[in-house]
Amino acid sequence: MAQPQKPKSATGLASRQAATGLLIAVLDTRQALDGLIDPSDGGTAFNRLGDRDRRLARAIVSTTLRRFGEIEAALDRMLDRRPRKAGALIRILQIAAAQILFMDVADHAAVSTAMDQVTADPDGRHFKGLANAVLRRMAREKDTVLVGADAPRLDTPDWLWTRWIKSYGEETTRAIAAAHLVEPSLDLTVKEDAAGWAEKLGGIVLPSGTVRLVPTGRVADLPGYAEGAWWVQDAAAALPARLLGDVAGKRVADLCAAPGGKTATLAHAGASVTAVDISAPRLERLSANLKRLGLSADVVAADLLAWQPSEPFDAILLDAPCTATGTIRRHPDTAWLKQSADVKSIAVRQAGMIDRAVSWLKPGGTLVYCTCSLEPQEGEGQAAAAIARHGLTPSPIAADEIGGIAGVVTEAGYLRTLPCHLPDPNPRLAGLDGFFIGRLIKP
Ligand SMILES: C[S@@+](CC[C@H](N)C(=O)[O-])C[C@H]1O[C@@H](n2cnc3c(N)ncnc32)[C@H](O)[C@@H]1O
Repeated sequence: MAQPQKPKSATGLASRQAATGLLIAVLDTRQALDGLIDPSDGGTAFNRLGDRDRRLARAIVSTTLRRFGEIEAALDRMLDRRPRKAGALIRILQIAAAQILFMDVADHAAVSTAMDQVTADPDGRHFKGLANAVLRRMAREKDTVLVGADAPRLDTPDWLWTRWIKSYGEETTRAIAAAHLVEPSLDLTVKEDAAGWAEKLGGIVLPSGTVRLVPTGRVADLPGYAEGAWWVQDAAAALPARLLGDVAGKRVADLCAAPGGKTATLAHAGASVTAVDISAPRLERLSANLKRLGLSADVVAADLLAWQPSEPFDAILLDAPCTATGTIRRHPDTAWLKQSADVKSIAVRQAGMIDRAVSWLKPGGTLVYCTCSLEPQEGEGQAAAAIARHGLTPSPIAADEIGGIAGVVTEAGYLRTLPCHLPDPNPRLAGLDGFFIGRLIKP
């Protein structure tokens, strides 16, 4: 007797549709992935998915962006030329190729959901035969199509590659780009008992005290989340706040504070914190985070370039907006969203923010300036220019202030962390976000 046909997995299709929509929004309308998947926007196809499908859609789109250059190279091998007026065809093929080449997803699920999408696309459907041939060949040749390909180079946009070669040399550029190919760890800043939490969560304790684990499932389901024992923060992002030293009882400003990882560190250390950020939705997340952690701060929604505090501060942490090229491991869309010209324009804003921050410090007060950018113009360059403009004195950072993490203190006494730092035999437990951190004293 003929077996009844299995119904098509509608949920499987929905997650691929959402992933394709997200890819289009990132690459064609230049929107950041984080904003697109923010749960506060309940109306999106992504947010209408169930938990499991949301995780799958997110994994697919992240993998597509992380491996975009290789996916394009593989598609180029299978398409003589790219059809025009084909709707979302190419984006659908990219989403399917990511699953076939790089994910633990059954090839037939990737191919059939892609074909369903192509069929439903009013322009793409004219290319059904082509799509089917390309995807079947991709599945057949998946073990050979990228043999010998230079993955770190292919998956890095030209402008970043060129700038990194100039700033860091070829060997380090390759190491940075190779680190971007690996999904990053989940890093937690714990209030206390790092070893105990590492054991409970199946993680390790880094030299700087951060607990690191390979992420599985929902963060909010992990032990310790509900009771506010820890917060999520890359190990490098956990460093700037502690470089202000003993802040207990001091009046400290956390400028550009949301979603509040550094505010939490300062408040937990006993500072009286004023947390300023321009983004009301991001400040809502900051307030929710502080509430869960049982910590408090004076939260101010304001543009730093217009705001004025009522009295000066003992210490200021300025985590300035930047190109965020140090966080490509966590946000692979950044590599394709930002461009060279962004560095220059954002550097002008950063300098304006530094000027205001310096004017709000008491004499002898400490400014820690940081950015999660790999661009020296947003880091070392800003520190040098601020010293020249304001007569600040650098306060060199010592390796033992950061648990002795190797290779991150520069000759000038700044911190320059890179995605290829902090190696580990398990690549899923290796790496740091790329940060510049400088500590400067007001005369
Ligand atoms: C790198 S993020 C801050 C991350 C945060 N310090 C943390 O540790 O969670 C940069 C922040 O700068 C804020 N921002 C950008 N322009 C600003 C401005 N003109 N005034 C105040 N905040 C601004 C953004 O809303 C964003 O939250």
